Amino acid sequence: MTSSPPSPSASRPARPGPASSRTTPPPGAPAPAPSGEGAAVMLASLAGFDGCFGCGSEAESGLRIRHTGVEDGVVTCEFTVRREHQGAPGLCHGGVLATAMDEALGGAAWLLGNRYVTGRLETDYLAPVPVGSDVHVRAWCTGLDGRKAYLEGEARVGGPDGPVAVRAAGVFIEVPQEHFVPES
Ligand SMILES: CCCCCCCCCCCCCCCC(=O)SCCNC(=O)CCNC(=O)[C@H](O)C(C)(C)COP(=O)(O)OP(=O)(O)OC[C@H]1O[C@@H](n2cnc3c(N)ncnc32)[C@H](O)[C@@H]1OP(=O)(O)O
Repeated sequence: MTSSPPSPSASRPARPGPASSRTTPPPGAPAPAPSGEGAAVMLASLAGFDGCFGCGSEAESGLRIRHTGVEDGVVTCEFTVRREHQGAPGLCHGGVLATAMDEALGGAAWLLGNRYVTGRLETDYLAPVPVGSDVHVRAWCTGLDGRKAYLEGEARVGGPDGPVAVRAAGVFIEVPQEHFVPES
């Protein structure tokens, strides 16, 4: 794990994010980059668990989000909006999109190499997302302060360079393995 933030690049926009004062890290907080190393450690710890509502292959009613990689400190994932994800007719439900942002920000936190749960999640909805759309989500860490990891992300429609439909910012809290309940 590095202790300096990943440098801005085409895949990590250098724009003001969606964060409020409650999802902005304190000044000087380091922003380590989620890494392939962190991914390996965390994927090993999750081996055999496929029940996640966001990304689990065994979660029948879940979003089936596909994690697609980690590059330049940014984690990426995608999913396809199905009919059962509708809110208003023909359009993806905002809660479904919030779930996708939670999954992406959570993934970016876990790939720092520790276990995290969502403490706070803020979402800005910028454009409607039609049923049938492929939604591409990216997330990155903006700061680490003790057990708190600050994350931001965005969802684009139709491709990684499509229009931004959702922006999110959140605070995730590090927890021990004992926080979780064995599957029943
Ligand atoms: C190739 C790619 C592979 C990818 C590979 C993917 C890997 C895999 C991905 C998994 C992705 C999962 C993504 C879904 C993630 C969920 O959906 S998690 C489920 C939803 N969240 C929850 O259930 C959390 C419920 N809340 C709790 O359990 C407890 O309140 C918490 C959050 C553990 C905190 O309780 P606590 O441990 O007693 O801690 P506490 O002392 O109260 O607070 C610790 C610090 O956090 C702060 N804090 C606590 N709550 C909050 C809050 N709500 N807001 C802000 N700060 C807070 C406190 O102020 C305190 O700060 P400091 O005083 O240290 O400065």
